[in-house]
Amino acid sequence: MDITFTNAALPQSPAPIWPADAWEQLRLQQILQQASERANTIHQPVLASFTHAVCPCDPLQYFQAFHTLHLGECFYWERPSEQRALVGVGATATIQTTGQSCVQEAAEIWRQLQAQAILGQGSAAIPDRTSGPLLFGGFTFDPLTPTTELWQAFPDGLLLLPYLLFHCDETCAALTINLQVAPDADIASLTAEISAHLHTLEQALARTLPQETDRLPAPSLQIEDLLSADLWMEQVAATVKRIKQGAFAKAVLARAVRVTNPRQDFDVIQTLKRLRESYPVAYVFAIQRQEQYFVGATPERLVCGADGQIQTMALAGSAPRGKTEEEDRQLGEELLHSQKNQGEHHVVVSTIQNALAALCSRVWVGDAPHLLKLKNIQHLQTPITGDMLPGHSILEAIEDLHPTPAVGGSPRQPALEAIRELEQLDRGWYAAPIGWIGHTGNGEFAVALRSGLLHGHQATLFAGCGIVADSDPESEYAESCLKLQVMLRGLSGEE
Ligand SMILES: C=C(O[C@H]1C=CC=C(C(=O)O)[C@@H]1O)C(=O)O
Repeated sequence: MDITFTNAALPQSPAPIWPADAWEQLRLQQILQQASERANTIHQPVLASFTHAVCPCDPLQYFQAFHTLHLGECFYWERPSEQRALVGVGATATIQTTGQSCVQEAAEIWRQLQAQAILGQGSAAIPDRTSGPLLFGGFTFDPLTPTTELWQAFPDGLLLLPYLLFHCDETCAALTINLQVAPDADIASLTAEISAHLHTLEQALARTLPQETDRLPAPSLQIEDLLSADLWMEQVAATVKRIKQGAFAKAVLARAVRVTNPRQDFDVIQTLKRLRESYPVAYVFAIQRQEQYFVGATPERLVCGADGQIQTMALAGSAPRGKTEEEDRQLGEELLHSQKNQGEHHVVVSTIQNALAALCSRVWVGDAPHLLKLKNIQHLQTPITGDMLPGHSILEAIEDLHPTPAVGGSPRQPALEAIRELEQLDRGWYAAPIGWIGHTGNGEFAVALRSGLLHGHQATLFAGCGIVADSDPESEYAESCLKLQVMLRGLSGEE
């Protein structure tokens, strides 16, 4: 199948990557020069960031090309339905934090990093929301759960300022170059180095054309439960019992499967391609750490902040898709009227509403949940927006919102304690915030659901279900299997 991303009217040819315009090249040198002068004054490196327009192009081509540059690890983020994407390589700065205040600490380091930065841009149109220095990364689900071998490479908090960032929206595309310029830096050799990297990138992009489509028959994957189905269902029953005893109202229990491809290593690019074709309304992402990739296609937005407005959602309550239109409509109606699912959903709405009250002057909540229909599953969804109070950023919103009861529980603390005790799982970055924040404070984070950690020919995939007083262990197990299908199909290509 062909790639669906990009406006068909836009050219698909490789872009001139080094600023084509001589004025823009001069402007870049000027930015580096200014950064060097400031570095001399304050006796420490200064961040220089320059954004210039490039030809729109499939972001996956950039992801593929970035891998060949040997400039460091890569990441990928795309919202196919909005034709927005971010693809980065290398780390000009790495913000790594640990423990319960990992989000707060990251926000403070980001503030310091930007304080002295010199920013510039070319004259042609660039995607305005994502221009300038921008961090991409994520956080762990629960800093109080000990990290196992599996998630060693993923710290509690990790935000990366890439060396090169390709970003695009529905109208244009750009490349941002981020550099730390040292005192007395040699600007001529810095410029020559950037030019050489961009020249190599241009050649690599040309080689990625045309996009190859994987036509191999789907491999039959070996799938093994980390905790047996029976044991997991026993944990669900134990959670229901505690809920009935009044310990908490809801807790989300997750499970994991280990998947092996007996034939070859998993192909991250093909996986992303399949995920974005099957889940165009999802956030499709991948972040590399050494040989591992955390990959997913999540339908859940945690928070989007743009110009003082904050947007989030409650997403909880699930049903399968029907095999016929009629069956699908009926399953949707049942979901909309199911007391169990409405209860599970309502807890999420009210918790988010309360969390936003401290950050926003006004909060709006959709009147009633509507159906979000995905390829093989449908959910109850309620949009929530607010006017953020001055001086707040989306990183603070993340701190307050995560984990919502769509992935944690309610009340939060007793539910998290039960999860730690019963689940017997290191969730790592699964069900945790992943996304980006720009230098103006705008940004977007999703909840990393429908995801897995890929390492060579092995992958560990995760899925969870909201447990309430009337949850049935077998139905919850079946629901978790539907959720796992997203990554299983993404990995195998099987329909
Ligand atoms: C925890 C997951 O889904 C959440 C989001 C939507 C619906 C959910 C549910 O109905 O249980 C979960 O709260 C997951 O996909 O692993």
